[in-house]
Amino acid sequence: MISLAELHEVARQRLAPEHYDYFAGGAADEIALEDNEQAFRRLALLPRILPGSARRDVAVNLLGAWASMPVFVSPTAFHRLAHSDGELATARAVAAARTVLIASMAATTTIGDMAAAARAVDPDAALWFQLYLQSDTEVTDLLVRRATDAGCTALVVTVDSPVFGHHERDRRHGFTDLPEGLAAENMRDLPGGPRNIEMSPVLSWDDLERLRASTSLPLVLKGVLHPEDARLAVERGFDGILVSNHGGRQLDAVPASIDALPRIAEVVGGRVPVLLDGGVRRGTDVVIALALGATAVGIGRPVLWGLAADGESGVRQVLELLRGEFDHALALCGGRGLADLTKDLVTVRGPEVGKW
Ligand SMILES: Cc1cc2nc3c(=O)[nH]c(=O)nc-3n(C[C@H](O)[C@H](O)[C@H](O)COP(=O)(O)O)c2cc1C
Ligand SMILES: CC(C)CC(=O)C(=O)O
Repeated sequence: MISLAELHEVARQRLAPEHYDYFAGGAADEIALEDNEQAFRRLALLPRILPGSARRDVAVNLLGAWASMPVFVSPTAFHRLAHSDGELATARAVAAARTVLIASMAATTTIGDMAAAARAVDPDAALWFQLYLQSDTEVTDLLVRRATDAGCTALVVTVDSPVFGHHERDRRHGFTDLPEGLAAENMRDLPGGPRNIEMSPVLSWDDLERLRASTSLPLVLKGVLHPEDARLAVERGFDGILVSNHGGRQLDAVPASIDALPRIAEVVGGRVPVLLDGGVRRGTDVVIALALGATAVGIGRPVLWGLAADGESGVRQVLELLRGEFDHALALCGGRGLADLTKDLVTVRGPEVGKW
């Protein structure tokens, strides 16, 4: 495979149409979904020349975890729909690539089993846990305890989902339930029996404060698009922001993640890491996002495509393709390290380029 797009095509052929569409789809007219990728194509890079060094250092510290490159894996649900090895394959591949895996609360494998699979590859594998706050605080607390016991070193609280997004592809297929034998394994053995994942508009900053007080793990807020929310998050002492529109799966009228990034990076002003996901498909996308102020970027669907195409090996290919492309793009930009990626390198494509 020579590009992520090729792995996507193989995955499309392998997957049952209803499962492919669950993974690929977005909300409503899928405007945000498409814009996530298109927005990168509207931007251009103005490379610097004569770097004077053949060494390029691309490792980055993410809340105490060393990642070998500024690309991590964003949380996506139900990996066993993509491949029978599911999240175990993903965990091994991400550990082998020495980067951070954000495990989805809606995984079809428990967080404990994912952690064991990752640690068997690399005892220092970095695993974070994504959480939808549940209105029953006992449930949330138990999930946090399981993630902590599994050795997760940060919690990523998804805050862009007060209600479920409307996915018309799923409705068309009548795809509402996981096939027999697959389940959201983290939701078993909870008070009141197995639970569905709840999304709740009742949640407020107070609930986040409560979580803050109940754990010593760093907390990242995922799904921030409004600069004012980023400011509030930093002022209230949260440890990181993940700029995301949920891969275009929640509110369809939102901007592309990369277009929302600059204002948020400005408000945050380097006080906490600003992460981004949505539409990252090429090494040049990673360069653009870092230049516009991201500390690192996440990939969602490409991991699912790698998994569906070739299990653990497919996920490794995705990560190694992006690593290679990023390093190459950094070299072509005259960069020696991540600090060289500054916002003067980015401009808009087209006649406006001269006006910046
Ligand atoms: C099939 C699928 C399932 C997802 N499940 C979750 C989830 O369980 N929790 C969450 O916070 N985000 C979830 N997301 C959103 C991703 O974390 C991420 O924001 C998005 O996929 C990034 O965009 P990309 O797919 O263009 O890389 C999911 C996305 C997809 C495509
Ligand atoms: C189980 C779902 C809530 C996972 C999700 O966030 C998504 O499909 O976008």
